Amino acid sequence: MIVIERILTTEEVSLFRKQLADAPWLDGKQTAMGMAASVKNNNQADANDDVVRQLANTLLAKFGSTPKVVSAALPHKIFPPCFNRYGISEEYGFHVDAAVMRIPGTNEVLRSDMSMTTFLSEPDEYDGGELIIATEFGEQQIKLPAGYAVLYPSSSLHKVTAVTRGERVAAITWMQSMVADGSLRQNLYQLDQTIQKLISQGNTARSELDQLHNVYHNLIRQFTQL
Ligand SMILES: O=C(O)CCC(=O)C(=O)O
Ligand SMILES: [Fe+2]
Repeated sequence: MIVIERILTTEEVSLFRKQLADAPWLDGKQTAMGMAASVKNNNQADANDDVVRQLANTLLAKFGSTPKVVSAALPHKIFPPCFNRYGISEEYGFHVDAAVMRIPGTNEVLRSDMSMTTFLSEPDEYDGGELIIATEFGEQQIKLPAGYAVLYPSSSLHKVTAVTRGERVAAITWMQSMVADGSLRQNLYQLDQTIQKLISQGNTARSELDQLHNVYHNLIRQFTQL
């Protein structure tokens, strides 16, 4: 589970919220598959609307230009983000995300390795609406500032608790990683983050850094599935 401190600035969040407020919204059940539909009780911005599509594309571009997202997910394919909204007493019960999804408007399929929620409401705008992820260390509760995101394994059971005040708006997407194995992906992430930290600390052991960098890229070469 990885928190991305900032994907969107406060100004960008306001713009997204303004445009989403005027967008057409549909019943979220329409986009849930199988068992997930029976526990899904929220609204989803109409993905066929031009403005919504444009917002999704803007956010998609942000993912690709956020180093922490790239490092943590090593994305090969990214599902165009969907925008969801939970009003009072709306929730999304425990579910797993579908393992394979068709990318809308294409014949391409995507295997969901990582799921990602980008928060578009500030925590003080609503009560409830926590994202709960079941992990081997127990349930993790997540509620982040607007513009922040969390990446979590698509294989984990998760839910969004009922909103009891205000409304919770978020963007959600799924990524197929170049590295299917989650623990390998996690090790690669740790290696990359450590290299980046050494560089940012002004470490001058240039040839050792080059070696580490080389190892990192060779591991990617060895384990990448495209
Ligand atoms: O709104 C969220 O944070 C998560 C939504 C979700 O789990 C889903 O759409 O599959
Ligand atoms: Fe989900």
